[in-house]
Amino acid sequence: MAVHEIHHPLIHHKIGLMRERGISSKDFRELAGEVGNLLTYEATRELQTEDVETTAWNGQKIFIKKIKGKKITVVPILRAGLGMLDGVLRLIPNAKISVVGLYRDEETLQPVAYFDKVVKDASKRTALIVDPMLATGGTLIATIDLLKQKGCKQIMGLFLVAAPEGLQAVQDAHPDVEIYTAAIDEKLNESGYILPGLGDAGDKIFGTR
Ligand SMILES: O=P(O)(O)OC[C@H]1O[C@H](OP(=O)(O)OP(=O)(O)O)[C@H](O)[C@@H]1O
Ligand SMILES: O=c1cc[nH]c(=O)[nH]1
Ligand SMILES: [Mg+2]
Repeated sequence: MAVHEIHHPLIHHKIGLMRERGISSKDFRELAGEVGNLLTYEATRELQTEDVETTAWNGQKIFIKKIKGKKITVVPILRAGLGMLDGVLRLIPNAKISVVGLYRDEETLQPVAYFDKVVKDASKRTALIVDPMLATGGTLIATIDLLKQKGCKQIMGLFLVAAPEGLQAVQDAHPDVEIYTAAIDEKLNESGYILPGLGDAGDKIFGTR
C-alpha cells in the first residue's frame, strides 16, 4: 500500500482551520468539501490519457487529451464521507456513486455495517473511497473487504486525517490499496479518537454534537 500525505499550503491552511475549537458546522462542512476536492486533484494525477482527434474552433484538426481506461465509482462512507462528496464530484462529475454505511461502535471500536448500494459494474471501475477520518482502520478495512467481494480490483481512499495505527492496520490487511490523506497525525487516544485530529467529524458535519 502506498500512503500519500499531501503537502500543499492550501491543504495545510484548511485542515488547520478545521482543527480549531468551536468551528461551526457550516465552516467545517465547506472545508471538508474543499479539502476533498484538493485530495481528488492529487489522487487522479496518475490517471492515463489518450490522444483523440477533434476539430478545433478554426476548423483545424487537432489532438486533445482525454482520460482513458477504467471509470471511477466514488464510495462515500456514511455519514461523514458525505461531507467530502460534493468536492470530489466537482472534479469527476460523471463518476457513479456507491454508498456504504458503517458506524464505529463506541465501546468496542468495531465497525458495524448497516447499508450498501454498490454499482453493478464495480469490477470495471476504480473505487475512490471518501471518509474524513481513518482512525483504527476498522471501518476502512471492512469497506475494502466489501468492495472486493463486489468485484473491485483497484481501490483508493481519500481521508482528511489518518492515524499511524490505522494506516498500519490497513496496510497489513490490504497492501494493494492507495491512500491519500491531508494529514498523518500523532496517535489515537484511549477512546479511539485521533490526536490532535478533528474531533467527531460526522457530528461536526451534521451538527449532531
Ligand atoms: O478507523 P475507525 O476507527 O474505524 O474510525 C473511523 C470511522 O469513524 C467515523 O465514523 P463514525 O463511526 O463516527 O460514523 P458517522 O460518520 O456516522 O459519524 C469516521 O467517519 C470513520 O468512518
Ligand atoms: O478522531 C476520530 C476518530 C473516529 N471518528 C471521528 O470522527 N474522529
Ligand atoms: Mg461520527
